[in-house]
Amino acid sequence: MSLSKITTTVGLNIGTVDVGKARLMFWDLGGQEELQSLWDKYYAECHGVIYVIDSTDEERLSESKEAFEKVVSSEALDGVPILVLANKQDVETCLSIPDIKTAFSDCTCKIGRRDCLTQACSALTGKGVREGIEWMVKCVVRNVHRPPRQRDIT
Ligand SMILES: Nc1nc2c(ncn2[C@@H]2O[C@H](COP(=O)(O)OP(=O)(O)OP(=O)(O)O)[C@@H](O)[C@H]2O)c(=O)[nH]1
Ligand SMILES: [Mg+2]
Repeated sequence: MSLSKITTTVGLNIGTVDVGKARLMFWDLGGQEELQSLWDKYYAECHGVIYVIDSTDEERLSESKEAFEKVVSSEALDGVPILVLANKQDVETCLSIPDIKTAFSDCTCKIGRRDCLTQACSALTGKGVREGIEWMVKCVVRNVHRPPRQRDIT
């Protein structure tokens, strides 16, 4: 799909992807500030969270950290693995993983016992995306706190 055809997410985009033996159903939620209050409607039903950061947007990094803090503080997500994708790493001037981890350091203690990985990626080139998703599949499949539906594992 051409990048220019992707518009900001307002409703909910749903996509299904098979990774090995697992069938993943993605619920793509909008990140705009006024849409963030809708995220928690999906927490009880999800088996993993993928939180995407725009690594080129230093201005919104603190807003992103505040939003992430709410995500990791939510009881409805207790024990649910979280993949943090530091996207747009193809842009030369982007924030690095250490930069992002420093900005998000307040949240570390709220991550608790759940699995959490910060992965550098580029949706444009695809670099890092597969590694992140494969990590998520492993975490979801072995998660005793919220086991996946067996019909999604073949
Ligand atoms: N250079 C670069 N641009 C990207 C990358 N990923 C997305 N973009 C661009 O960033 C802009 C926003 O992308 P979206 O996919 O709409 O971002 P989003 O996080 O879904 O935004 P919301 O739906 O509003 O939450 C678009 O112009 C994309 O082309 C990337 O990895 N590298
Ligand atoms: Mg979107």
